[in-house]
Amino acid sequence: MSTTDDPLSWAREYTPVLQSLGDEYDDEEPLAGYTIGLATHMEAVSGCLVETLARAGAEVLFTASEPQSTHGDVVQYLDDQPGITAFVREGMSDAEFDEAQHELLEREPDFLLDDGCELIAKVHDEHPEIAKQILGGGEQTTAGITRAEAMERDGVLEFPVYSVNDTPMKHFFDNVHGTGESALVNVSITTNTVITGQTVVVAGYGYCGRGIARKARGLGAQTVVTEVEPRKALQAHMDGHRVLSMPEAAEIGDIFITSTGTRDVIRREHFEAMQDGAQLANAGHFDVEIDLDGLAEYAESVSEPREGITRYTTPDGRHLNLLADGRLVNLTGPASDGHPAEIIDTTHAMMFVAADDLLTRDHDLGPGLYAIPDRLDRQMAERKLETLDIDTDAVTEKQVAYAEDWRNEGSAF
Ligand SMILES: NC(=O)c1ccc[n+]([C@@H]2O[C@H](COP(=O)([O-])OP(=O)(O)OC[C@H]3O[C@@H](n4cnc5c(N)ncnc54)[C@H](O)[C@@H]3O)[C@@H](O)[C@H]2O)c1
Repeated sequence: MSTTDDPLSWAREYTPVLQSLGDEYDDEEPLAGYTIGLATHMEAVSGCLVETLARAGAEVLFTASEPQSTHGDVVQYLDDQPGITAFVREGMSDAEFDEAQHELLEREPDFLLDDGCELIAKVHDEHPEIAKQILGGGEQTTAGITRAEAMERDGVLEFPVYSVNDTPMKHFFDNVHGTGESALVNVSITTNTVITGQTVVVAGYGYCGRGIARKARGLGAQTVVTEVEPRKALQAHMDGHRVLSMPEAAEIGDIFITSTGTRDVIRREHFEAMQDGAQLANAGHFDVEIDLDGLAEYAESVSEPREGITRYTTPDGRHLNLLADGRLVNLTGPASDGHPAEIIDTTHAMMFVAADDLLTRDHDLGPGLYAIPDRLDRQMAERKLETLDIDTDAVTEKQVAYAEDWRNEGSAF
């Protein structure tokens, strides 16, 4: 058996939408002359986005959006390609991660593609003169949109930002199916224990939580959902999950997975109620959803029984097992590769579309957070269906007339 020197080769096969964009754009190179700064989880599929942007003519500067999710072989490979520069390496400390993002920004990119609003927030906060020169940005995750919305409310945004996360082509697939599958797979691999038969508590029933809960049930788990939003709680109930408050869920859960986008969802009073052996994992963007300081203060001792698991022994001798340091379990666990490639293919295709549309079409958009035009999202869906060889029906003329006939003149009744 031989492995390849090209760490993107497998991912390319499973990213047909990105490959089709590269094939279409590499003659004309419409992004030539633009420098794009990108922060994301640096693994092979993200590498395909970097490569596609470069094929379209852009100079690409890339860094990480999470210090622990970087794959060194991918970084090295990309950094060796013309027009691509890495500002990241595997195993960086939090301080080095921060420094690398500043170094990238100091190269004065024209456009920022972001994950968690890392670069966009930093350039406004600490490099305001550079922010004024930037032409636009795109943000791919829920947590980053929350931050960008706060910046817009404060009136500090200096350029237009496309909300990639809010496109159906992103959150219908990436958040639901990508996070759903990869979070559970990584909990299982990290612990080498079963999901089936366990009580899985999912905190947050948004796009990610809904995917996680649904797939956990598919694997045979008893699913419990906690929420703060009454309609989401009702939706979880109607979808067949048991809805409990976290104090109630804490007493019965075997596996806890947070995906709320907020902080301290699981905290001291919950740790106090948990069963011996409980597993705690986070799938939300930042490592704040489980109160890690509270857990460390509460615990009597800490050990590492297995790679990727920190065991906190409580004063009454229970073991609470924290996975992947409370960071994104699907991206920073010991065997983690993030979302399946076919899923990130469409997320990254929408990132590419954000850069291409804002940089090359005449928009005249002022600073602010904007939706990507629906027709571009639809085009990407059509492109994806083509790669899957799936046909859809066409709307007939009669159906168009029927939809427009508000007087019902042509109807049968
Ligand atoms: N792991 C990944 O690869 C991945 C992928 C996509 C998004 N994310 C991240 O996952 C998080 C959730 O994303 P989403 O798209 O599902 O967001 P969402 O806004 O659709 O859902 C979040 C849900 O959490 C609920 N919530 C908020 N506070 C809560 C609390 N204290 N207790 C229980 N529920 C609470 C909200 O009511 C909402 O329904 C974000 O941080 C996002 O950036 C991670």
